[in-house]
Amino acid sequence: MYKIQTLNAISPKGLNRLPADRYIVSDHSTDADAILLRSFKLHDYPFSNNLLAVARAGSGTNNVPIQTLSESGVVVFNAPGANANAVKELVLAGMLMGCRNISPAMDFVHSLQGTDAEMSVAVEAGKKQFGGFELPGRTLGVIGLGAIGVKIANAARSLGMNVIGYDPTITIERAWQLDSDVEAAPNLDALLAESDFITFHVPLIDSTRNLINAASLQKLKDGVILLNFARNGILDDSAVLAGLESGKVYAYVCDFPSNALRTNRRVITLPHLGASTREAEENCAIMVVDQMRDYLENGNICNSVNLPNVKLRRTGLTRIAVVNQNNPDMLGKISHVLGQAGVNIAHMLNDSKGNMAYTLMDVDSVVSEDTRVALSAIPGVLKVRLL
Ligand SMILES: NC(=O)c1ccc[n+]([C@@H]2O[C@H](COP(=O)([O-])OP(=O)(O)OC[C@H]3O[C@@H](n4cnc5c(N)ncnc54)[C@H](O)[C@@H]3O)[C@@H](O)[C@H]2O)c1
Ligand SMILES: O=C(O)[C@H](O)COP(=O)(O)O
Repeated sequence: MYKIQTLNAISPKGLNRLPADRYIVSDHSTDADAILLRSFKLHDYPFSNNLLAVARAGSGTNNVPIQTLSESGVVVFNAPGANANAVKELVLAGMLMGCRNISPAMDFVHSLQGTDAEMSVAVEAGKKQFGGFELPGRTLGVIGLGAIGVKIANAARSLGMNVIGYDPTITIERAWQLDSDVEAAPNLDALLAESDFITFHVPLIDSTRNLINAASLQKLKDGVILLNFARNGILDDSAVLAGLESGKVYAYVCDFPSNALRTNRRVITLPHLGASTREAEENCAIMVVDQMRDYLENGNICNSVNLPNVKLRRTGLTRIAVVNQNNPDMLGKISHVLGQAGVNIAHMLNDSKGNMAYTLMDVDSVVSEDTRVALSAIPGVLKVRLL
């Protein structure tokens, strides 16, 4: 039986894909083979030695200690694109809420008192405070053209906006999906200087921390609307608040509240709702559960953030799965141990990602526990499984 620990609520649409005769799913297992989670902060978590996989039912993995897990040969999965439409829809709503002043206008209506007739007079007198502007002809800057950024860029084009994007590491797949009228910004500063709205869709990593700070704020157009549905920390909140104060920033729409943000009337802040739709929760759960299960049962890897994609059709009597450091002669050492044990490799795939590598072999014979232990003892080998 495989033991799966859930650290957040995972959609039953995903969990139901784990057959009860092979999987025990619990939220308090101490020796889990795999962990399923959403935004649970895993950095100080006491991992068991049994742990083989961590599956993040979502996109961002900044809550997962990838380096530490890699050092123990644990594969980390995520669900690329599975919640992208949900985020796209909320960003579009955020743009409209920002440019039509919907949040302060609703507050104004909530504050009204008196009869309907009196209210009608107050509405007509008060509405001029909330006059806004329209989207067509305005320029949207999209920083990060991944699963979410591309969907937003294309949707904004269909709403009549000019769109410029910035992503120095855009993949070929995403570039193909992008509306051909989306302009590529030559650099970040050019995007900052030309955009009426700027939306951020990058992971939180060292190079994306404080992309908007006191200095870069000065490069923005006056009256810009900023949208952060990526992560807290990508914009420096104190710089944004100063920009709101000076009028440089017209509105800030953000999925990551703080005390300073939630009390500012020009900030619309939501409780990290980007991926919280039934559809996104189901898509993410199904994607990561299927990936995790194929890894546990067959050793195949798809959509891992720390190991390469490796998928081998099963043949042979035994499958050997080896997670190892990406060092010279690892394959030579692995084949040597198998040769000494009289094991013939029928099919093999090997690939690497950064300093991690993975080798999947189908062999013609039963492999002994002694041979598995001998493989595990090779310096640089992190995990060996017989499947
Ligand atoms: N609010 C939410 O609920 C919610 C939901 C999903 C994702 N997110 C966040 O949004 C982020 C993006 O999600 P995604 O699914 O589009 O991820 P993704 O991996 O598909 O896309 C990220 C893109 O950012 C680009 N990038 C990286 N560094 C960059 C930089 N310095 N400048 C410009 N581009 C850069 C990458 O090349 C990639 O194309 C996630 O990492 C997560 O933090 C939030
Ligand atoms: O990175 C993500 O996928 C989002 O931030 C969603 O997080 P959640 O699964 O906790 O809603």
